[in-house]
Amino acid sequence: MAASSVLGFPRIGPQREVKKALEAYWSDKIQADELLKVAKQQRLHTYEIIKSQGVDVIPTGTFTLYDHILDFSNTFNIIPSAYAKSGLSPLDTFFAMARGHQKGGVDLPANEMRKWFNSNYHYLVPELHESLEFKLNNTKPVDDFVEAKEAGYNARPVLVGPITLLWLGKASREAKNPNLDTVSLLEKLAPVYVELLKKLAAAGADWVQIDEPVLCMDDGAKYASQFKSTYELFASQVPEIKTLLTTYFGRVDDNVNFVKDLPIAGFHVDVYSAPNALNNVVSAFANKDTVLSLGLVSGRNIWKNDLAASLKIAKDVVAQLGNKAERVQIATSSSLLHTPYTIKNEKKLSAEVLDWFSFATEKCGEVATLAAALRDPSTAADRLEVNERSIKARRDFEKNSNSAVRDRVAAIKPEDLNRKSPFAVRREVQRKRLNLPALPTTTIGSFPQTKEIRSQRARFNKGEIDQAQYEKFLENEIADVVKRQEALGLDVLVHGEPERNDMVQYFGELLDGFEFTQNGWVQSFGSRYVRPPIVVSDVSRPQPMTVRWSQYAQSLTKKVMKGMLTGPVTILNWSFPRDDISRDLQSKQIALALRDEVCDLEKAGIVSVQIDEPALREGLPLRKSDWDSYLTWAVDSFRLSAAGVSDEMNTASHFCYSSFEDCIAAVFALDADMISIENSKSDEKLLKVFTGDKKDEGVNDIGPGVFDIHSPRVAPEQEQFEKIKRIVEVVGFDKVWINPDCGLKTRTWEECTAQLEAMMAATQRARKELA
Ligand code: MET
Ligand SMILES: [Zn+2]
Repeated sequence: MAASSVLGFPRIGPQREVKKALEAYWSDKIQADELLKVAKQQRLHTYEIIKSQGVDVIPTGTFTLYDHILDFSNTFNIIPSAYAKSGLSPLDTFFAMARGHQKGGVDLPANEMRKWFNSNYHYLVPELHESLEFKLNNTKPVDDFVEAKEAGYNARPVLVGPITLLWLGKASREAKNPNLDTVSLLEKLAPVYVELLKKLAAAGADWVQIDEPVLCMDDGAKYASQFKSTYELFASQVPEIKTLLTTYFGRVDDNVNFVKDLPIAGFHVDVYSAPNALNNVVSAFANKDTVLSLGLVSGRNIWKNDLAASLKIAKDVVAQLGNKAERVQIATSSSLLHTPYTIKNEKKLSAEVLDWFSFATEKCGEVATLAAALRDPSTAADRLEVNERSIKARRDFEKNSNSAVRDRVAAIKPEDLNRKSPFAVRREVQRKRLNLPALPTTTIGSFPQTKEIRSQRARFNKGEIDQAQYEKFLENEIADVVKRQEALGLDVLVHGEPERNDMVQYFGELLDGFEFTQNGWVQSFGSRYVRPPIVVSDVSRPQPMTVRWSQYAQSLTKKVMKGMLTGPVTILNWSFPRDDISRDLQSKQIALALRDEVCDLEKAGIVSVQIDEPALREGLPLRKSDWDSYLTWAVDSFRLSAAGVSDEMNTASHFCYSSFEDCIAAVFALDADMISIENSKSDEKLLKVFTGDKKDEGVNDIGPGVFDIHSPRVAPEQEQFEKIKRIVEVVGFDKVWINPDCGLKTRTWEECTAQLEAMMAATQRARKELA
């Protein structure tokens, strides 16, 4: 009997209950017990939803108050000693690692965040060192399982696998070897997993889902022997529990050759991401009795599953396994954490459009339907028929393409991707025109999105104030932001982005070809959720989008006002893309729309523009062999958007959250006049790129971030000065700009003013001492 399962579910609540509770707790409006009560309600609600959709296997332990990787770090005692010794409660220690803590005499920065594989989710990087004592610091995975059991759900607990957990980590400051191979700590960690598995077994778990997505990376191959020893240890020490080993976001390829011999009871593959890789896995397991869990329903996109097509794949697999349907499970491709909660909360989309989509709740229904159809086709016939009609309606809609847009993309010439002169020439003209001091200071675009801004936007959206009133309000905000920046003494100013709810959604709303949800929130990190727009048809720009605001802001100051756009790759990567045409084509369509905007900004007298591409790196496929084709279209798209202007226009781009060491060549290849990159928490990893043989290679001007914007903590002048000093040593005085890691929208004015004052003071000193 084929069972259905879900690998994980959104943990934000259908109406963002968890965000509200977290933020209330952090601002001392509610106590810990109230926060934990909300968390419990949401966990139980999730199980109820999954079950009511007819899913057989329910996951526990995927709920988190911030990040599931941090949960496991916390459970296994991967806690840097400064946090462990802080005297804070366990809950506040957890939050201190997540977001820093600067209260009651405790001053701790947040741990580093990185992108979760090729998604827009951020995890907190485990901080590891040689003498770390792994032990069970808590039993959260067991507690969650028991809680579900007591509520009547016999669940399958989910653990992040030990190899992936260590692989995601980095050598902490406490490490003797800064290049510590973190997976080398496995021998010490694996026994603690055994202890945890024993507790889960004792609590009644018969299966456990262990996520090892590292198996979809090229690196996975390095760990064949570690996989063998670890999973043999689990099987021998805790034989009463069956392991479903899960992979997602890519293909296991040759790693299947050792995975197939592991003592596991089940193996999950992401069929949605890598449909062509499935056969290889099925053949490898054909003569075993391992259960194959087929990730047919996307955990990453929102399009309705083509159930007939999925069913065909599942049936083929069953046939290849000698008709043993019990050896197949139908599952989501990954956790559903990357999709919104339910389409039921969407009241504004037309019935036609809504019928194209499935969100997390509906996806549960899809896996259940597929499993039912596999067991007994007659029980699912109606549901399959309804699905077939929806799929057909969408395909019919897709046929209406915008031929003008398609023709323009087809007519792109190689020279459209190039600025008129090389950087050295541009730099001369720009430095004269922009008239900047050494170590020019700037910010990344956004300033605090205050309560007032959010409330005025909400009032405008509800029709309580009209367009003119709202625009007047925004103008006042911009004027205020300009004044504050002048007071701080910044060199290149920004307008502060008060008109933007979100850097992608804002542009999506102004472009043709996108649809929007009211409640389609997806967790980005912690309590920060985004509502990705959905690309549904060809993209074009009906009229200028930002010119009005940039022009107004420039009119208020003699300093340079930087225009602010989100780049094509980021708009696409932070949207739900269409699944009927390539991402390359979608990205070029967006790039052309942005190119027109950049040209319009220049015509309006703007002399500097920043085109943000923070999502460039996260779009990288998991396998290096696929990188080239992605980077080619991604870099070309950016260049297409930026290259329509004269040499005099200073173009900047911005990157954050990610390690860029391995694809810095692509960042340079964008040929932006200046790039700002998050740097303050990455332990000089970025700077290492510029030492040695790469020192003078490729980079135009660069602004490595000097303070962390995710934390309310004020990095003191001395600390920022040290950062600048290191940057200057490595990159050279002339190339460096000074800026924060990213935009300041999540900070309060008080916080970011203090942070920027320290940055300016550090810069003044650096100009004198480092020239
Ligand atoms: C995630 S990158 C953000 C860049 C944007 N311009 C901002 O300052 O908010
Ligand atoms: Zn950023």
